[in-house]
Amino acid sequence: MGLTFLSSGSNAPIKPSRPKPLPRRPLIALAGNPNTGKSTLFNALTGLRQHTGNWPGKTVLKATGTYYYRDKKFLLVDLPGTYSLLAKSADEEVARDFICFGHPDAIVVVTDATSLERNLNLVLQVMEISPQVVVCVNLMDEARRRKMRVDVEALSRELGVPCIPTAARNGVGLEELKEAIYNVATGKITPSPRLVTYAPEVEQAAAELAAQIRPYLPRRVNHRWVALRLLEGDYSIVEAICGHQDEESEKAARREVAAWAR
Ligand SMILES: Nc1nc2c(ncn2[C@@H]2O[C@H](COP(=O)(O)OP(=O)(O)OP(=O)(O)O)[C@@H](O)[C@H]2O)c(=O)[nH]1
Ligand SMILES: [Mg+2]
Repeated sequence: MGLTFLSSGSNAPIKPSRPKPLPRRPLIALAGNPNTGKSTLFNALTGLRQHTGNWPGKTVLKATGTYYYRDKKFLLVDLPGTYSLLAKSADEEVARDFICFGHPDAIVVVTDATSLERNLNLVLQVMEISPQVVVCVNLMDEARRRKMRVDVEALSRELGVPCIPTAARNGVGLEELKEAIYNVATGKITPSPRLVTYAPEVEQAAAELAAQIRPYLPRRVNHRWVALRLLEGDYSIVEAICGHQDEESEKAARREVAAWAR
């Protein structure tokens, strides 16, 4: 299926907006392809104070930790490294469920600057679920070493979400990344992700299905994204929704992360 980009918002993709009150402990998810430096970034942000634990009902381990920025304590969840969120493996399912039902205040997608094209697949998938995205373009030192130039500002404009260059192993770019996370989590800036558009008949079917399933979905779950998964024949999403029918699962996730991070 041929894919084209469609701007979902105005000409100015990332808009300044009135800050909303931050939750007591903002919840931040770290997603990304395997080997992009997520754990390195996680350790750099949290100062190695990481914990691992079983997510409720899951067997896959996730790292959780905290960091302070502007006198605020942020909860950080390191999701399993995945190439997609299509729930074809346990890791993908864990990452998908957290992004879809955990309602993090910001999702940082950690990418490898030396193979952006492959990494952007996951970025586009995450942006289909939530606009609260910051792209961390990591391994910039390696890209530079290979004489590759990444125009991060252009990438930001094209994607409609903040993109921050980092070299996590050397601690480069972390302050800028924390500021971008803060801005997205507080609503100080509102990302306006460019969404993939599908063939007109798929778009129409997705719109019709989304309208039909809307009354049965939890309030904050993205209807279009669920409709697209159903059209694709991914019925694992139905099971996932049944397990997350109320906001209790989000509260439980926050409670659990907070307990680990104490
Ligand atoms: N040159 C360079 N290497 C980095 C950087 N960040 C991480 N690495 C290295 O990249 C490798 C993978 O880093 P990890 O932090 O384990 O990557 P990950 O995303 O957690 O990998 P998975 O857990 O497999 O998903 C390690 O050898 C890191 O030292 C960076 O900014 N620059
Ligand atoms: Mg790791």
